[in-house]
Amino acid sequence: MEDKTVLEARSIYKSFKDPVKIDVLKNVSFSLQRGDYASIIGRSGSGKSTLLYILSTMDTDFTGELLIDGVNLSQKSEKELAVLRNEKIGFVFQFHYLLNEFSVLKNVMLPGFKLDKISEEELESNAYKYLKALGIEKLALKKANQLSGGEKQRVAIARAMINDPLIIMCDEPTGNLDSKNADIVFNIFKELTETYNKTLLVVTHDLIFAEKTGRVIELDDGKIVRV
Ligand SMILES: Nc1ncnc2c1ncn2[C@@H]1O[C@H](COP(=O)(O)OP(=O)(O)OP(=O)(O)O)[C@@H](O)[C@H]1O
Repeated sequence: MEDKTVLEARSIYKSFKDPVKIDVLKNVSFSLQRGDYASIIGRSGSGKSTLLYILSTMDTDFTGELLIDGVNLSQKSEKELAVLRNEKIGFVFQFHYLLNEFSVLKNVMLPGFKLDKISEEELESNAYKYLKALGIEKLALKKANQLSGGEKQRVAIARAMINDPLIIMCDEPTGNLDSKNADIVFNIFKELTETYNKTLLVVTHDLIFAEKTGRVIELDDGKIVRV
């Protein structure tokens, strides 16, 4: 398979100035290839969330360079970044942020409306494709607030897939899950890298989970100590 760099961080530094200046990220450089399954680990306060926020293009206040799919984001406007984010990156957050009053199907389809690239019928059929791949197509017409935590997590993963992103970023995928559901999520991500050639980047406290991913990026006090 073609070895293609989909994300590259070059010498990223980040400081917060309030109330006193602290240097949170120091010279962080690494790259991810297509199909990589990578996790970011590190002690509390080591800078994991700060880094994920930068890599997801949501925080642009840093020094260094970030390239997504070969495009350097340094000079991009907020509007250009928003388009790139929708096209290239899928997000799975710890608290899912599903819309409770909407059906599972609608929740999964929602990010697709933003891109406006395909018809609603096609979007719906893609949503069913991912719900099926995740083993939850039977839940399609249920409301999001009728689901268990593990089911919600899978809906959030299907939603992250809907725009066929290159990279899926995930904050604490197993934070609220028991070990059985954590295993299911681990295997789903593995399947996404292997079958769909997606790149998975996961921030986690769960060292057992992390050690099973193909690559571990360890932060200590804002510096990479292991890739
Ligand atoms: N908005 C902010 N203003 C000032 N300091 C901040 C801000 N956000 C984070 N920090 C500080 O930056 C450091 C890194 O925080 P970050 O949330 O990235 O760590 P983390 O590794 O994700 O921690 P955890 O595992 O506890 O979630 C911490 O010392 C934190 O207090």
